[in-house]
Amino acid sequence: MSVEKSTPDNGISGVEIVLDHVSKTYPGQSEPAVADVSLTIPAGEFVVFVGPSGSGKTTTMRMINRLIEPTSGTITIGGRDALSIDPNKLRQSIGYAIQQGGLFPHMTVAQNIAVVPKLLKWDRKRIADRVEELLDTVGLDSAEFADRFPRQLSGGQQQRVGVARALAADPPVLLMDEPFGAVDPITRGLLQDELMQIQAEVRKTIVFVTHDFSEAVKLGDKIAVLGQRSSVLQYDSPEAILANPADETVAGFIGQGASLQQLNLLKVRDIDLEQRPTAHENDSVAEFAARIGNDWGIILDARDRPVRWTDRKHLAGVSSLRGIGLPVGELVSTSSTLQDALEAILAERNASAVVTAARGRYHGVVTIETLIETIRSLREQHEDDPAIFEPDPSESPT
Ligand SMILES: Nc1ncnc2c1ncn2[C@@H]1O[C@H](COP(=O)(O)OP(=O)(O)OP(=O)(O)O)[C@@H](O)[C@H]1O
Repeated sequence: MSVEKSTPDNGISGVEIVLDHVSKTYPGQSEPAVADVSLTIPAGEFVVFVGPSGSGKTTTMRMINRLIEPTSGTITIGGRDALSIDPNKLRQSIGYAIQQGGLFPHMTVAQNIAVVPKLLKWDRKRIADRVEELLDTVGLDSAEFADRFPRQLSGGQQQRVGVARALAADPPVLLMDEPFGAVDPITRGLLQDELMQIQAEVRKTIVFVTHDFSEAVKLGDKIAVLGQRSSVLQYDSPEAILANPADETVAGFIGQGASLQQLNLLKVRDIDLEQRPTAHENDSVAEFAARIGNDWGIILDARDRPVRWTDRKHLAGVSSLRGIGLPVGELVSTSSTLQDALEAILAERNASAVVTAARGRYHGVVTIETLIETIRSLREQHEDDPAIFEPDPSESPT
């Protein structure tokens, strides 16, 4: 591989990217689209470029894999000058995912994922194993999806395949340009959760472009708020930007909903989960009813994934747990935000959302009571802290 990985013993497989006084003027244009950007993206971090349309986010990102050549300045990736690396080799070591997956329509899912491994001349067995592994990683059943064509997939499934393809050759760097921009909000939330779970395992260096600030808050270790010509208005953790926007422009961009964003900052894994009795579909009805008592229980499938909610009334007079109770609605994962959890809870009859861990396995339950308690303590924590979640009062007109 042309871009060296850092030593894997710290769990990080990504490499540092440094943009140093990078500018781009498109041919025939008098003004630069990107002017003098300097930014260091640390190895293994998830950095989100956020900014208004036309601010040059895509141009900046595409200079990293040289889909666009900078007019001036240098970009180093893993300590090597990107301009000194053959562009094709460079792109093989940088995964790239775009809106709607960017899949080749005439290739099957498996062939799409295999593009870079094939270029790297992996043998057939290794490619087949990798395709199967990646489909599992992004939550698609290989037997069902490997031989489908992109047009036979939903938008969300296409995005999943797009992520799998970007990860295929295990590159140290992933570039993602509004990869979830074209899917509905619920699917987008799930795809974001999955990407965060994947990143927790692979620790790539990810550069992710969006114009949705709450997506940036949810995903980013760091956010670069970009203004015109990609000027870096603020580059910091989501917490720091929400607490102290650098100027009026950033504050305006965070928007009216800033105080609600605090729910986007806490993850389900940060709060104590409750447990509910669980059983598999083949287990004894009587025994499960006894364990449930007056509460709710959760029925799991053979792979421990939650399928249905049930209470004692549902179990009266039935001989099997199969198909009993109500389907569990929207699931949340440990890396979901409390905002996602709240939305899922509001959609559930019993004011709770089921939390899953890796591979969709049951992990616990988050209830509305837990959430209300958490919000209350967050408020108390920040009561005496006027800078938090508000623009700097010294700059406000009153
Ligand atoms: N190939 C091109 N030739 C000329 N100008 C271009 C070209 N590509 C982009 N631009 C211009 O460069 C500027 C930055 O575009 P870019 O796509 O990088 O912005 P962006 O922040 O990603 O926008 P969006 O969020 O709308 O995708 C825009 O003014 C755009 O019109």
